[in-house]
Amino acid sequence: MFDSFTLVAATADLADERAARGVADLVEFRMDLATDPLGQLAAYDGELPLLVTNRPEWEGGDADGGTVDAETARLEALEAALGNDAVAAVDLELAALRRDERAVSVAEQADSLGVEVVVSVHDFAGTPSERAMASLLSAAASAGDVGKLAVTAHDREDALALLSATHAADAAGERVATMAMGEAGRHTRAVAPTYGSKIGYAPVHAEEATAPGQYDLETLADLVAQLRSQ
Ligand SMILES: O=C1C[C@@](O)(C(=O)O)C[C@@H](O)[C@@H]1O
Repeated sequence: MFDSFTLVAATADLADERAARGVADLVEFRMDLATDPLGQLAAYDGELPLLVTNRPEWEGGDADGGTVDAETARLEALEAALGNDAVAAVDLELAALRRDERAVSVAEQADSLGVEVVVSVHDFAGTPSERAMASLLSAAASAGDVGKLAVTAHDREDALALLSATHAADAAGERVATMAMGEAGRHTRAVAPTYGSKIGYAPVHAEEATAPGQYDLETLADLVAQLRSQ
């Protein structure tokens, strides 16, 4: 997984798997946005493998990670999810891995279970310099199986810088996934795979986007396929 482009249907409702089947390669289960996430996981009998994400508020998600206890509970929920056979990948924030031994332990457990680790970085305010993105991508890629960087583009220069950083990381042999959030970055979701990005995220239904600027699943599948076959 993630050696070639992987199309991910992002959702807080595992019932969406049926609609994603045949289009997506993987379902991202946003546990932080879900009702009864561990219950949904236990009842899951879909065909697509799962990527589990429990994004904290401090990185743009909904899970409480504001106190030591809350952050422990957030990581414990991810750890519990790893025991489910359908779980093929787990998302951990680079910032959590850098400062929290418990996050490192979740990554180690994932590794021992053959579960891939996506290490992610988000910038909801803007797009860092290309140099800063290069260093974030390489830190994230070396901390797990794929390094993911989602930035916010305000103009074309931001989008171009992200694509350029993606190309450079891919050319250096790093496994990365990139996307620019927001209207100015929207096209990067379709184009970044051509420059080496290994994951694209899309909601099954456009109105249930998990990040600004996402295309719906069918549209992203179509755009990526068209561009990559050129
Ligand atoms: O981190 C990411 C990327 C993302 O934020 C996006 O911009 O598509 C969507 C999230 O669901 C996922 O966890």
